[in-house]
Amino acid sequence: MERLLVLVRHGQSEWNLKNLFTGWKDPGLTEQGVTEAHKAGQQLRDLKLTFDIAFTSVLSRAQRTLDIMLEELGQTGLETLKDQALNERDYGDLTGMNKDQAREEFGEEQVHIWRRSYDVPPPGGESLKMTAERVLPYYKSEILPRVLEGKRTLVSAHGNSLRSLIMELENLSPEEILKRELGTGTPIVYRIDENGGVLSVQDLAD
Ligand SMILES: O=C(O)[C@@H](CO)OP(=O)(O)O
Repeated sequence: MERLLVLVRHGQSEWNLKNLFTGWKDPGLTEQGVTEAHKAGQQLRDLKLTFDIAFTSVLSRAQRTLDIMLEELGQTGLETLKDQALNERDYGDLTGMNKDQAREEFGEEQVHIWRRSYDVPPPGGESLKMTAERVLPYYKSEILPRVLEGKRTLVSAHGNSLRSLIMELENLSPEEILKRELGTGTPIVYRIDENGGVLSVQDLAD
């Protein structure tokens, strides 16, 4: 039985372009983001992949990316579960702040710690560890059971919600996941074994 799980980070958003901390804010995709979403869908189509179910967050950049990919796949209207458990990590007080300005105000090192440490949350926000503590229970209760029963599954979500999931899937240490940057609109294709372990991973970044 095929057990397929594809993860995609949303295409470039208006706030990615403006270099702002985004978190739970809900900017739309840029034109480039729309193009990236079409390309992601085309890449999946070229691999002849189709899906039985999709998951996304409650944020429009991930939902729109999913809709565009489904259009490319000829699968609009696919059963889709939307849940805030898959939202981007909450950036707390940094939300809406320019990342370069934050570096000037708080220093390069502090901003790097807030962005890429495993368990230091930004003020009022979530660390990657806290993000994992909501993403992984949702993955285990809603997503993985479907994958294990053979439903080909597409997940459209966010840089940090997906990093917390990839850390678990690929068994990465906090140090390893911190170095892992996910490109916007880049599908990662996993084949999963009967116990939920990863048989193979294919990153479609070019
Ligand atoms: O701003 C954000 O919400 C995220 C993802 O774009 O940024 P970072 O790469 O700093 O975690």
